[in-house]
Amino acid sequence: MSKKTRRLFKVASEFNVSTTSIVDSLSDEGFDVDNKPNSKITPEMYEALEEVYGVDKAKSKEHEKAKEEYENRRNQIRASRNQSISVEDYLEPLEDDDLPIEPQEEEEIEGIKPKDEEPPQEEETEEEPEKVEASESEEEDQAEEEADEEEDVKVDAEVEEDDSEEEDQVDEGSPAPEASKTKTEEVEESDTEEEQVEEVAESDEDIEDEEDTSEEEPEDEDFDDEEGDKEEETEEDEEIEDQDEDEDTEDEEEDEDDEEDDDEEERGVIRGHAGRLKGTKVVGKVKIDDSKPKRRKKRKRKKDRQEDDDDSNKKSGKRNKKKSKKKGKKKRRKRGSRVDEEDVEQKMKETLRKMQSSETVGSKRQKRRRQRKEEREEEEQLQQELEELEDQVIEATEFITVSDLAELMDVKSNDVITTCMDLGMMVSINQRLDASTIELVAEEYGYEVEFVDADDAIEEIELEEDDPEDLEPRAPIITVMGHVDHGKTSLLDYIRKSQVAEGEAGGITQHVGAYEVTTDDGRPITFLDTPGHEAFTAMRSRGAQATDIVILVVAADDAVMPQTIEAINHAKAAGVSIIVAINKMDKPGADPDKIKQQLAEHDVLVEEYGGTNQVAEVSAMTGDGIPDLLDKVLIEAELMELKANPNRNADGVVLEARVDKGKGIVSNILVQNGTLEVGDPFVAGPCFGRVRAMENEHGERIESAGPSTPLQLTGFDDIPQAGDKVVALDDEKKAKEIANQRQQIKREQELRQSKHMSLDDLSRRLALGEIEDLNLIIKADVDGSIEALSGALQKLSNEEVSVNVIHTGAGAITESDVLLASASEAIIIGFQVRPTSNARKVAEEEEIDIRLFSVIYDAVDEVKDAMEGMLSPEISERLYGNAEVREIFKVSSVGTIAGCYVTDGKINRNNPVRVVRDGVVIYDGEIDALKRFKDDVKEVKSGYECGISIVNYNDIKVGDVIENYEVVEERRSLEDVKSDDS
Ligand SMILES: Nc1nc2c(ncn2[C@@H]2O[C@H](COP(=O)(O)OP(=O)(O)OP(=O)(O)O)[C@@H](O)[C@H]2O)c(=O)[nH]1
Repeated sequence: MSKKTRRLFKVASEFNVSTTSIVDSLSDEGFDVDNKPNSKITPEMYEALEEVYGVDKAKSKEHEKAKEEYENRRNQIRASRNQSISVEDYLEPLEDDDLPIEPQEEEEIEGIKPKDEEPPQEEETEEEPEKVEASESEEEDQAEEEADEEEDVKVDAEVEEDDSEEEDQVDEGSPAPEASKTKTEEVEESDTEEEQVEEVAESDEDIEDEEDTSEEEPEDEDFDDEEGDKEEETEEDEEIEDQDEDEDTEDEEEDEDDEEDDDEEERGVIRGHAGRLKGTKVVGKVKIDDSKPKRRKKRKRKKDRQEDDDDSNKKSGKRNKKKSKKKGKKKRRKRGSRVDEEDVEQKMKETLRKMQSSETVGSKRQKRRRQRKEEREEEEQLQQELEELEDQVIEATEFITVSDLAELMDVKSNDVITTCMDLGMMVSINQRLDASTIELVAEEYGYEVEFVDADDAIEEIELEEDDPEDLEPRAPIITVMGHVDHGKTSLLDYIRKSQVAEGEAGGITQHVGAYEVTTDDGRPITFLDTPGHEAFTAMRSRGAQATDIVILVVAADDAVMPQTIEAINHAKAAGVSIIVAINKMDKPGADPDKIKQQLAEHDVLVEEYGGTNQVAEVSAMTGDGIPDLLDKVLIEAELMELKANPNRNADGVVLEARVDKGKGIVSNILVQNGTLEVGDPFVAGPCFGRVRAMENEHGERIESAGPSTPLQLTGFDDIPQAGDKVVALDDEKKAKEIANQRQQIKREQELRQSKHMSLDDLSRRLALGEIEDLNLIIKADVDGSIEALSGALQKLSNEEVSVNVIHTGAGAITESDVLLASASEAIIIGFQVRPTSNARKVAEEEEIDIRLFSVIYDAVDEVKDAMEGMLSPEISERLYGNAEVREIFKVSSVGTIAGCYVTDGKINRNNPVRVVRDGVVIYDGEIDALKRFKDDVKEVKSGYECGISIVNYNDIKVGDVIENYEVVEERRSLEDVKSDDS
């Protein structure tokens, strides 16, 4: 027995002292034990304790003996079953044996009215050790109990065991038996209506049954009863064993639960241990009042409830986490007939609610009304939340002014200015903000920003839908596309020559970007005369769609080629119909079927293949099949029901623009809808204009131009770009205003937009949703750095943007690195390397962002910040100047002096320097002396010679570059600003 490891609480009960005393005593004896009920007490510790608490143990033994006696007597009484069981009958004499609590428990278990007199204080204090003892006896005297012939002993054993189990959870040293009692009482109260712990109910029933039997049944039924009890006995036997097992297996769980128990100790919560108390005592408990306000709180709207929850969560912090963990464990415990506090609380609330509702008797209707009101409120709340959510998105164009943004968010401009200041930006009311800043500021006000194109925003206002009745058929607009040398130009030429009426003065005399032809039966077709996909895609990239039908030219003696496929894809992307012209049919090797088949592979299905694409076999050389082709174009146009309203303000698209010496800015435009008239004010992209003169392709002046008419227009204030939408307006002032707005945005964009990707521009582009990939080229001094850097950088990939390292290499950043960056929209990251002078030049021309770092973390941080839309880093390096080493002087007392020539910037004595050899940084240090001739100087400008010596570094060689840099404080990052504020 002494070899056994025991639990602290059991040992405490054995020695009849508190766990704290045990722990203290053990500590005095040199044992370190946590004051947790389930802490393990080793045999050595136990021995030490025996020394200290020998006397108490003896006393405890006495208790045990007395308890045994008590149990025997009680069992005897039960066994007799002749008389009704009155606890008082056998309770009285036992009081002398210091065993008051058991009878009290039993009394309450049986539901008998509570004792009037309070048990003497003395007895209260004895209660705990007594019950803990029970658990001890249960464990140690198990065999004895089992051997007991009196069947009812088992019943009692079970009761005792239950007690002891509850005791498991109680700290012996707990100073508040009353409090714990209260808790249990609450438990009981809440459980009156439902299950609570099944076993409790069972044992209650047992006892009640017994009572009933004894009351109702005559004495001669004894035998039957005994039999029944025997059955019970076996059942209960099993139960006892089960529970023992449970307890053992639960030991581990209990270990885990130690933490919870401690937690509860901290909070002063003591789990009920006073047995299954029941009845009237509880109802009047003050606790009920305590929980009333809680209920009311629960009635609050959902949101408030959540807030409350959140609040309480915040308040209880860690503890709550533990608590939630506990839930699961508690449930497991319930199997061992344990009271689950969560359930208890739940039940308690339910009971209270019922009590409350019964208090407001006859108020069912009221209740329903209240319920409905609640529902209504909840619905309204939901609706409101939804509306709020919708309101939270603002539509804005990039580069709107501070005041515009303020207006959009319905706040004062000054507030936006203050917010910007808080974010580390000084702005004025009319300052335009870029996408990332707009997002940042809007976020501060809880808004999400959806960026809309500046043109879109305006055009939406301008172009109203036409009434279908006003629409009239218009000429189809055709673009000819196809692979190189398949005959696009030849086809266009042939059509132009053959179809332009001979009689028309001089035929086509000037290039207007498109021309109108008329078929033999007099129907017009407009051809855009810039063949190839370039013009087409340029237009498309500007959002303009000038083409209705694409004539896809494929040479019959060739095959479907890459550009053919590209043309197909473009046409499809634009949603434009494709008519196939199989050209060069006059050639001997012409194989139209092969072409059709190949086209089918690319989803251009001609009618023979069950598709809808029309096909014409033609020869641009002989003209064969061309009328058929035009016919098919017209059929297609009819199918497309191409219509326009000539009786409205015109809109169209700029095909080309140039500056003409005599006429000024001239632009070829295609009217797509409405009629353009001389004198009309218009907007074309960011340009404003008034139609001064219009000419058709024959060089004739025209006063007006209807839908599908190509023309040359003069009257622009600036050169528009191909693809710009031309919109005529009634109001010149308005036209000017719109153009002005667009110009400002354009200027802003030009100013801020680097030609290629840059880190500074990254967040802006991200905000606009323009990019998904951040391509990086990494150059470093050694391979190790490359690996470390590319690994760290690639890890920065997130849902919005993926970081791709497209090229790495050791050594200086070269021109080819820059060209690669230019071609692939990449940023160059240099770690301890420098660009060659050529690379630097190309990078400047191409506006390639080269970032140089000396610390890997800096590189990672900077890219990360850029991705997260942070402002520039707080501190950064700035190149101050470079000096080339041209001569070396060894001076015995000084060391190596580098005779240098300052190639760019300045060399300042106080700035740090780096020695760069072949584009790789080989040393980072400080200037020891900077001299012009024999004099010490502070600074040497570009174009001058000087002598530089570096602190502790003599390995300078001719050809090295001494890089002078300064550390500057830049704008601070948002994070810094925030953390400073808080
Ligand atoms: N035999 C024959 N030769 C043709 C025919 N169509 C075009 N060619 C010839 O093919 C060559 C290319 O014709 P282009 O019209 O320049 O072809 P393209 O597709 O416009 O070529 P790019 O402008 O370079 O894209 C020229 O030498 C034409 O004479 C045709 O129907 N039959």
